[in-house]
Amino acid sequence: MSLTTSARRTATPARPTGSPTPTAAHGQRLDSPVLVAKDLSVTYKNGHTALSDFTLDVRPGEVVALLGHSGSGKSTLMKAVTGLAPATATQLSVDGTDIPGANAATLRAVRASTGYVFQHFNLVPQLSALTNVLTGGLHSAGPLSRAGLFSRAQREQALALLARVGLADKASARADSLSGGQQQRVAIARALMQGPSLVLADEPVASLDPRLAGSVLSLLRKIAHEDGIPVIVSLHVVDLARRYADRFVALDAGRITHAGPVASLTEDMVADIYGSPEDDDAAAESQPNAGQEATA
Ligand SMILES: Nc1ncnc2c1ncn2[C@@H]1O[C@H](COP(=O)(O)OP(=O)(O)OP(=O)(O)O)[C@@H](O)[C@H]1O
Repeated sequence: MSLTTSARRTATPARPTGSPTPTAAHGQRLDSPVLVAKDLSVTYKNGHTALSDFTLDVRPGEVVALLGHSGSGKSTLMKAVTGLAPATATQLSVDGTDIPGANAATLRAVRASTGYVFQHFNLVPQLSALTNVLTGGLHSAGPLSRAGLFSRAQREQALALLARVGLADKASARADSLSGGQQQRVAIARALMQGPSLVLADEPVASLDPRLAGSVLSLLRKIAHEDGIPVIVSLHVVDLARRYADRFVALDAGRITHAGPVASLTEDMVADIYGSPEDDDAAAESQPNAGQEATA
């Protein structure tokens, strides 16, 4: 199975729970999962188990929000998916490619077909928005492109992506001259330039004010729903998960504690996931260093 095209080939907008599964003329399910994680565990070299028995399928068109305290294992999941954390699993596959035991070339291909969006954007500050987007296509580029001479087709694609994220007029602006929200949009365009089968967004709005956070998450949701590229996004703000995700998975100490459609996320669950304000007060009183990450 192609690593770069299958998600768009099978693109279907997120369906309401319970609606029938579409099938292609030849009988293949159109919404077979892009990510399959079954009994996934990650134990780091120091012996710390950051993820335990994690099971999740993510299908084309879905936005899945990861919730949980700092240190609950959200980033570890994203690393495991691309072979960057030591994983064991009954099954862990991306777009049909098994991750555990994959050789270096296979992992490179999986990473090249996975779009990343980070909290701090990770753009090259002195390069233009356009060049930053073009770097997203470097893995599939020929030798000329790697030397910095991008083809006309690549430039047109990158410009079209900048237009899609609302930044057509900023193509030649230096990345470090853009606002945080604009930089995150460039980062999303760069991820799309990869032709991803999956987008992993690790706290993509943690550095943005609420209005910009909404516009970035709305863009990610559009990409999932319109292009069928599934998005896994870690968030610390439950209301944003409710507004922009289809499903949520809550982690505590590497284990799933709650999961389901965002409409099923109750206040009791939120209190269970993050604790109530009273819990915070009690913790602050009993632990002078409360708020620092537990070393487990
Ligand atoms: N390379 C590593 N070696 C050992 N332990 C690690 C490593 N990376 C992460 N951990 C530990 O694994 C646990 C989960 O970390 P992870 O970064 O996945 O949490 P997180 O939910 O993404 O947190 P945050 O919301 O702060 O980003 C933490 O206790 C962390 O200290």
